[in-house]
Parts: sequence; structure tokens; C-alpha cells
Amino acid sequence: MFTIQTLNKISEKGLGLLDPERFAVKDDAAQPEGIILRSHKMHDMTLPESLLAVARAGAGVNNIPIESCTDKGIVVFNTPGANANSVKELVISGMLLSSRKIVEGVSWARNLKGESDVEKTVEKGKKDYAGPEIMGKTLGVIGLGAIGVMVANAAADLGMNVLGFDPYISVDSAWGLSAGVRRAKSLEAAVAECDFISIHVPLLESTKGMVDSSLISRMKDGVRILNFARGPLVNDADIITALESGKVAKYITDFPNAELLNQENVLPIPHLGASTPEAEENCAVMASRQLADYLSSGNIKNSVNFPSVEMEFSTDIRLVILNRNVPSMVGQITSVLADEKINISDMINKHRDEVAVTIIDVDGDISPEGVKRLEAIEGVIRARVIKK
Ligand SMILES: NC(=O)c1ccc[n+]([C@@H]2O[C@H](COP(=O)([O-])OP(=O)(O)OC[C@H]3O[C@@H](n4cnc5c(N)ncnc54)[C@H](O)[C@@H]3O)[C@@H](O)[C@H]2O)c1
Ligand SMILES: O=C(O)[C@H](O)COP(=O)(O)O
Repeated sequence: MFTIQTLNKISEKGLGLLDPERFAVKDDAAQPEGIILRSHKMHDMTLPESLLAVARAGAGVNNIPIESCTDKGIVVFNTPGANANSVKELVISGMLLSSRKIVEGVSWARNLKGESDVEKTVEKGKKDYAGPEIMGKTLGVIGLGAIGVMVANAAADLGMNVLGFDPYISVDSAWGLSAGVRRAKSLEAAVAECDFISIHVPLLESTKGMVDSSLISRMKDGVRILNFARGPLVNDADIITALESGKVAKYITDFPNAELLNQENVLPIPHLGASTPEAEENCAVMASRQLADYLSSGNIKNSVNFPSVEMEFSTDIRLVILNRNVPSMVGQITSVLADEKINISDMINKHRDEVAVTIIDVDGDISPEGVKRLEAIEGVIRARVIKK
């Protein structure tokens, strides 16, 4: 039986896939083998010794201490693309809301409650809430992953000129981009001629503060910036200065904070990018499946810190070993098995950057001492036995 702790509310559509005979799902557990979460910050949490895997029902993993997890042999998953459509729809709404003065107009109209001739006042006052269409305007999309590609394609379908920038674009994303999306050669070139700029990169040390006064100075006057990726990608002080001077006309952010709320031209959205039933279900289903698969078979799909690996069971006993990607690991592991007189039926070894995963199906039981010997090999991070 594996204990799965939930650190946020996770859709039942996903949790319901976890067989209750094998998985106990709890929102409070001292020694869980698995964790499922959304945006709960895990950085201050002590990682329990029992923990084997963390599944992020969503895209961003900046709330998870990835390096510590890797060092402790905890596999971290996310759910690429599962909430991308939900974010795309909100980005398109964000462009329309900020361009057409919809929020201001709605709030003005609500305040007419109780007035005697509302129809007449509406017709007289509407001139203050006129705003341009988005068709024919230029959008720059920074980051062309699951969300960026969908945003770029949808904007092109709406008749916008779209420029995309992503120096690390994947082959799948490149194939998925509509032919109408032009490629910008640099970040500066991507933003220079845009009426709207939408950011869709992960929050990393290298992307933190990427929208700062220097980049803003390259933009057109009156640009509208959309941030549905992460708050710290934009330098708050710099965007506030640019909003106050009118250089930036609107900042539409899914990550408001106290300072930004003081700005009239900030459109604050309370992190609703992935808050649709469809996205919540998609993410929960993917996260639950990936977590259950790893705990019960060692197979890994969509991990952010360990390689993908998959092997059908060929016997009833399997060793799953997480190790450093250094020479002679497999030799040392198999020689322990040879000492234990255990026959290997099938095996696979995959690596990614500094780490590797070795799955070995064996014919006989391995003793607890044998597992300890495997764990004692320098470079082995974690070893566990799975019985089918
Ligand atoms: N607001 C929300 O609710 C919400 C929902 C989902 C994701 N997000 C955020 O959006 C981010 C992107 O999500 P995604 O699903 O598209 O992820 P993704 O991994 O599919 O795409 C990210 C893209 O950014 C690119 N990239 C990385 N560094 C870059 C740089 N310096 N310049 C340009 N491009 C760069 C990568 O090559 C990749 O193509 C997530 O990391 C998360 O922080 C927010
Ligand atoms: O990175 C993500 O997937 C989003 O920011 C969604 O976060 P949430 O699951 O807390 O809504």
C-alpha cells in the first residue's frame, strides 16, 4: 500500500484513478510515498525519508525544491500541456479585456444602478470606453512551449500579426506553430514592434526579471504586457515606472501583489490561468497516472528531474535504482546481483544530465542486505524493490 499526500485540492477525476486497494490518498500524512500538489510551496517543507515521488498537477515546478528532490532520489513529475488551452483562452481574454476597456466599462455600468434613465446614460457615456480591436495588431509571444504555441496560433487565427521567440523551441512545438507566426531572432527583436507581448517561459534563475527597464525601453510606447507565466519574470519596480510614465499602457498579470494592486493600469487576475474544470481534470488525471505508474512499476514519464524510462515486467520482482550518471554504475550493480546469485531477466538504463535510472527484472528475491549493498555503492542515490 502506498500513501499519497495531497497538498492542494486535486480533482477527483484524477484521484479516483488511484486504486484504493493499493493507494491511500490523504491530505495529511507523516510518511507518504507520493505527493500530489498544484501551487503549494514545498520549499520550506522537510522532505520525508519515505517520499519517492512528487507529481505537480500543472506545468510550473518552481514551487518544488527540485535539486533536493534529485539528491534524495525523489522523482518529480509535471503534466505538460494539460492546462495549456485553459491558459490560452485567458490570455486571449486578457488582450480583449485590456484593449476594449471592458473591465472599466462594466464597472461604470454597474454603478449606474438606481439611476433613472440608464439607457440614455449608457449611450452618452460609452464614448469613454472605446478601445481598439486586436485584429491587425502585433503580438510577441516569448516562449513557444505548450501554451505559447497555442496563444500564437489562436492570435494568428484572430488576424493578429504574431512574432515568436524561443531559442530552445522543441521539434514538436516548431511543428505545431501556425505558418503565419514569424520567428524573432532575439528577445529584443521580438518585443520591438509589438502592441501586445505575452510571456510563456518557466521561472528559472535565467528568466527571472527578463522583462526589466532595459527590455521595456526597446518596446513601442503604449505596449500591453501579459504575464500568465510567473510574477518574478517581470521586474515589478521597472514595470510600475513604465506604467506611471505611460510607456506600458496595461500590465495584465495572473500574479498580482500588493505593489501592483496600487496601479490603475494593472489588470490583476487571481491566478486563474489553469482554473477550469477541464484543465483541473486533465492535470489531475495525468499527475495521478504518472505517479501511480512510477510507484508501482518504476516507469517514468514526464519527470522534470529524471529520464523517461519504460519497461514491461518480465518477472514478478523488479529493482528500481536511481543513480548518478557516472562510469561503471551498471557493472557494480550487476556484480552485487551476481554475488547474491540472482539472475537478471531484463534490464534498461537511461540517463539524463547528471542522473540515471536503472530498472532490472530479476528471477529471485533480493535480500534486504543485498538492497543495502546496492545503496552503499557510491553514486547510487536510491534502490528499491517492487513486487508485481
Ligand atoms: N497562469 C497559469 O495558471 C499557468 C498555467 C500553466 C503554466 N503557467 C506557467 O507558464 C509556463 C509555461 O508553461 P508551458 O506549459 O507552456 O511550458 P513549456 O515547458 O511547454 O514551455 C516553456 C517554453 O519556454 C521556453 N523558454 C525557456 N527559456 C526561455 C527563454 N529564456 N526565452 C524564450 N523561451 C524560453 C522553452 O524552450 C519552452 O518552449 C510554466 O512554466 C508556468 O510557470 C502558468
Ligand atoms: O504552472 C501551472 O500549471 C499554473 O500556474 C497553474 O497553477 P495552479 O494549479 O495552482 O492553478
